[in-house]
Amino acid sequence: MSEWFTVEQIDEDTYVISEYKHWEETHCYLLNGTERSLLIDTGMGIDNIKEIVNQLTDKPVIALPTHTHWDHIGGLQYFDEFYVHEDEEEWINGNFPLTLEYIKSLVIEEPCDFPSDFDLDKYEIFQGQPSKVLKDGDIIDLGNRKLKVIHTPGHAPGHICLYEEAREYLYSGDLIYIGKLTAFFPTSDPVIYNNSIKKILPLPVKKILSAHHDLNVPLSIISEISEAFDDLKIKGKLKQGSGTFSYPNFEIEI
Ligand SMILES: Nc1ccn([C@@H]2O[C@H](COP(=O)(O)O)[C@@H](O)[C@H]2O)c(=O)n1
Repeated sequence: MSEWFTVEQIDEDTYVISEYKHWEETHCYLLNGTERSLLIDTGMGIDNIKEIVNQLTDKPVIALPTHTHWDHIGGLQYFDEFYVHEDEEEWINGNFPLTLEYIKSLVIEEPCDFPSDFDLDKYEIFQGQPSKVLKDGDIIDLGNRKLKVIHTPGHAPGHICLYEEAREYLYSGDLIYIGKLTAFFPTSDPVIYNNSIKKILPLPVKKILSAHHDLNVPLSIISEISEAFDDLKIKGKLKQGSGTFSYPNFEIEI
């Protein structure tokens, strides 16, 4: 097995495939159903995630990035079938707003023990035509497992969370994780981010499966982030350029 990825089993048919060697510390989730499997996020494309996925499922795999930033779409190149939210169809299909050179500089921003065959000169930003374009409320049916698409923009315009009601699992992407939450990109919006948190707040959640950093995400973080955004709103800070604000489990950069 590749030394680039780390695999951990969450339950009998759910796995997390992580890239801990890189500063982004991404997590991708493989959900195995009776009919098909779903890979939520696909990592940076530095090594071949499909080789790992093939060891964990024999079902057809749908790849689904929570949003189309480079560190979530790198592995799409290895899958025939992938979905994106309608608000980022353009980004995945030829119009991503960052240059390849800038993204390459992010790939090597911090020292990293890359795989021996990794060649930055050959690194590309994935571009392609999704097999399906998703909208809020869509259901992805894996046979015995169903995932609801929740459109949660703010970090990125087409950001989605996936909610598995039967298990009360929230696949939270970059909306919720331990670390620095980012709403400062020109394509981010802190007010909309706050609205997305409010959309998640009423859901019964037993497990938060986030896209970055520490996997042990406390359930209380959802209400903590909500309260932090409300406080920033009261203080008139929900506008870009306001700065970085620190809380016990996370920061918010606006
Ligand atoms: N307008 C943007 C959008 C994204 N980036 C870079 O992409 C990465 C985003 O990573 P997430 O895991 O937070 O989705 C990150 O490396 C950003 O620097 C950007 O620079 N500008």
